[in-house]
Amino acid sequence: MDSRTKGKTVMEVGSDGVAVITLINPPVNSLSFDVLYNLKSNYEEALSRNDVKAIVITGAKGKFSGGFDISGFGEIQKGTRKEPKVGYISIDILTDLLEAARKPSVAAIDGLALGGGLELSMACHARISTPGAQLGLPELQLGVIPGFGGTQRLPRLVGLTKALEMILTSKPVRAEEGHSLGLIDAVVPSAELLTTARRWALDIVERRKPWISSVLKTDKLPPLGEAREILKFARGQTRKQAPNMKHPLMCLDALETGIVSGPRAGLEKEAEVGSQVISLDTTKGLIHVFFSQRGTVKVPGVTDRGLIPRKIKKVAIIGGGLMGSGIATALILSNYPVILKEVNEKFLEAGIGRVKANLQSRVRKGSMSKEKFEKTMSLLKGSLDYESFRDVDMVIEAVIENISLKQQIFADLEKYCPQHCILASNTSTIDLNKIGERTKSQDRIVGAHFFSPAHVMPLLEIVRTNHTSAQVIVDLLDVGKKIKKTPVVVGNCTGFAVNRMFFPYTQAAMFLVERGADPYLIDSAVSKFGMPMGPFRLCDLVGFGVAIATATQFIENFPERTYKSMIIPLMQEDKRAGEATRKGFYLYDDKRKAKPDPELKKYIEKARSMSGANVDPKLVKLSEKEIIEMTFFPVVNEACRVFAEGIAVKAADLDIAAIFGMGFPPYRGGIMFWADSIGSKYIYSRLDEWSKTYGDFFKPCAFLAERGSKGAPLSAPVEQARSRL
Ligand SMILES: CCCCCCCCCCC/C=C/C(=O)SCCNC(=O)CCNC(=O)[C@H](O)C(C)(C)COP(=O)(O)OP(=O)(O)OC[C@H]1O[C@@H](n2cnc3c(N)ncnc32)[C@H](O)[C@@H]1OP(=O)(O)O
Repeated sequence: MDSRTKGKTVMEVGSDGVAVITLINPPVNSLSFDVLYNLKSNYEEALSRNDVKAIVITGAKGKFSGGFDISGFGEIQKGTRKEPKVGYISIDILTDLLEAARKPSVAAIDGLALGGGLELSMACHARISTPGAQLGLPELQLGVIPGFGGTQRLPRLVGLTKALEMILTSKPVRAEEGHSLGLIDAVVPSAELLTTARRWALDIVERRKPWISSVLKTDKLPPLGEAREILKFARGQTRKQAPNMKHPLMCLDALETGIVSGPRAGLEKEAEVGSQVISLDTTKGLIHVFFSQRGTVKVPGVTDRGLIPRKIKKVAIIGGGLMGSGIATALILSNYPVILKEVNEKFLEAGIGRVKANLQSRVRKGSMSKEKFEKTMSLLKGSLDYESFRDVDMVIEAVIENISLKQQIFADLEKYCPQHCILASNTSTIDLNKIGERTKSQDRIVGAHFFSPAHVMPLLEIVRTNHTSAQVIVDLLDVGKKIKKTPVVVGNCTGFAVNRMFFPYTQAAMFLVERGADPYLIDSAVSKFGMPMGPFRLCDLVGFGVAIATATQFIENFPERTYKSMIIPLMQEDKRAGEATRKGFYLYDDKRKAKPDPELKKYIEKARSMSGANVDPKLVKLSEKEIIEMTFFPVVNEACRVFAEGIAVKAADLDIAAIFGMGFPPYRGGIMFWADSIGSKYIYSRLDEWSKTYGDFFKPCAFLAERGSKGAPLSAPVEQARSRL
């Protein structure tokens, strides 16, 4: 392939009169501009040649297409690529050239047909697929819409309700389901794919198979009145579930236009809104997240050294509490044999019981069969000593946050585990150098920080010290991939990346409340901003025991910028420890539904008098925008410190850590991306002003001050950062 072009298509014309056009753009045959323009010229040639009767489109190396080349959106957003005429791809090429052609086309789908890939196949006159192929329109997840005709053709092929489900959830279906839905005409083994597709294409020419233009089909569409009701319901749901995003509603507009005014009007509307959504801020954020998420596994100096991950055949976990049992669940779900160690029979039984309950909940929900449950549970063995650790390849310690206990465990592990065994700790805050102080195995000590519940939450913070070997990081990245986690590799310090960013967020909330802001209004503003819940509801969920233990670490290590509020310790003294005790910042009923508690005032007033804070009339009347700024700009400030210190090597890693570890809304692109969308100058000036009024908690760090004074982007690489990695 020419190195200046991004992908191509090749066409071969067989003696049977079928032209096979192959999409070639590794690794997923995405539809770059080069691929699309090549496809067009191949098509024009095929249509003009007398020796071509029909056309088959397929993808190279077992993948049809992963859709439009997502980096193309970035080029359009940055202005480095001019967008073609509105509707050029979907109307001019796919509809008027391909679908309306005098020669039929058949899509031969192997592996996957996603987004623009599936849309291209739907413009063909039939689709043949291999078993298990993934078929979907995941565009909304990227902030764009199925703009290559998908809003028009999918409802006509599978019906309006199923099309809405597939488009709004972005979830793909397998080929077998696609077949029963009418999206796929035949499912055949891989070896028969091309021959079947060629024959099918010729059968269409000979009228032995129907010549169907999906865009003209009407048999699967409901009557107009019913369609309008279905769309009205979908709009209501969308507004509720994605209140801060416009593109799903714009997508529904395109769907509705097609149903009400016909497919041509629908395609035109789709082209119009498709081109508009590209410049939405939410789209920019989501596309940034797509590439940043895939970028976390690219660690300079580690993953560029040609190291091959070693095979991890068996894992041991120490501690069967909430974290340990969650980690064990995640591992056995991905077929890793696991030994769970506890200190006595009672704790061991409880730990195994937790793993069982995690899996049983899947059986109850129907996502796991009873046989699979038994098979998965059989991978878990309990142990009360270290004898069975002699052949494990990795240990993950997940006991309580007690330094001397962890030091003892690591010293024991060194004695019992084989020399190559990775020694990981699930600590969320403690310095790993301290944990490994009593060993000579520093090069294989690493942090594997999971988030609770570990079998559900997607983030894995991989913490490396100055001594951790690159091989160990590569191994853990591989385990992370196998257990379907998004890993972020960070440096060693108190709180690592996620908890360091988290801490100022809850602290800022306590600070505001002590000065008169309403905690329930803060929670409401933060939820509207897009966080899954506000800081007070979150403290209740995590529990005050954990909140106090974490705060203690931060007060010890970063005293100059820790705000010491007594609200939580005062409530804890009164045996209100959050949701688990049914009382915290909120009161909880039997169904764990939270409602505000008028008694909370009492604790706030007492904490206020202890800290000597006064009610500040300005802070009592904060607008929602001010609440967001005062709670999240301190987070940006800490993220800047983490970045400047080299704890994170890329700003984009902090974006992913914030999204998957804190629940920061993905459509805002992550903490640093969001900060840059506001501007470093403004953030710096606000923090600087608050620090003068309210103290050092808000004081901008040197990195933010430097970039803010110039208005420079916070996410630009740190030259010669004082790397601690
Ligand atoms: C002409 C346009 C201008 C006019 C505007 C018109 C209006 C807009 C109309 C748009 C209509 C069509 C839109 C689309 O098709 S958007 C794309 C839809 N597709 C997807 O969302 C799929 C995304 N990809 C995935 O889900 C997975 O990558 C996949 C399941 C395909 C494979 O997963 P796997 O785990 O095996 O691998 P990775 O995810 O790590 O990916 C491997 C590498 O491939 C890169 N990749 C994947 N998909 C794309 C893509 N569509 N475009 C570009 N690059 C893609 C991914 O980044 C990885 O790269 P690296 O190895 O470098 O990290």
